[in-house]
Amino acid sequence: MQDVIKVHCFGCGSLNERGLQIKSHWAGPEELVCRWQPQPFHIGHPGVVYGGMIASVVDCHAMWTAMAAHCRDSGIEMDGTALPFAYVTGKLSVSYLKPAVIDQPLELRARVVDKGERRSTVECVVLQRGQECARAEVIAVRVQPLA
Ligand SMILES: CCCCC/C=C\C/C=C\C/C=C\C/C=C\CCCC(=O)SCCNC(=O)CCNC(=O)[C@H](O)C(C)(C)COP(=O)(O)OP(=O)(O)OC[C@H]1O[C@@H](n2cnc3c(N)ncnc32)[C@H](O)[C@@H]1OP(=O)(O)O
Repeated sequence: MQDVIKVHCFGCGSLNERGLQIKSHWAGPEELVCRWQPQPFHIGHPGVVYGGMIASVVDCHAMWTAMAAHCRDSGIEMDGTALPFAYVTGKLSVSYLKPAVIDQPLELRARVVDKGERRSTVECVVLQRGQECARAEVIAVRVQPLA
């Protein structure tokens, strides 16, 4: 989706050449997946992914999950034309369950589990080699399109 809707965000913006450039895709009727390979310098401790990086990737993937689900629910095409809204992070809560190693990709699986008028609650699990290394609850709030 981030190749179609281009933003400047450090985590997901295809317009940010120094950013993480994460990509999110539908993987089933409710779930979006993101696969991301940490770089050797994304460490907290040698060999272990810095938790803040995991939080950053989760943050963006959760926003795109909220955005994609809202587009689906509202019949809005994500075809590259400007969206009539944006989602921003209201709250991000991450539980780190196991260390993630630096030389293996992370797989994030997220879905909207509750939706208010403007708020979407997104749950996201972070897997590495099929094992859950983190899980998160993220609150995304729909706002006016950002300039
Ligand atoms: C305005 C932010 C500017 C920064 C934007 C930066 C990047 C975004 C760029 C492009 C977007 C494109 C793609 C998206 C992908 C990634 C985006 C990256 C994510 C970010 O990096 S983004 C930066 C960090 N983020 C902020 O910079 C937010 C600062 N903050 C505020 O701008 C306000 O605080 C706001 C708008 C959050 C709420 O303000 P408000 O007045 O509109 O809200 P209001 O009270 O009306 O609540 C409405 C409903 O949200 C619930 N709600 C509100 N706040 C909550 C909270 N904190 N916790 C739990 N629930 C909350 C209520 O309970 C109610 O829920 P319900 O709908 O169920 O009634």
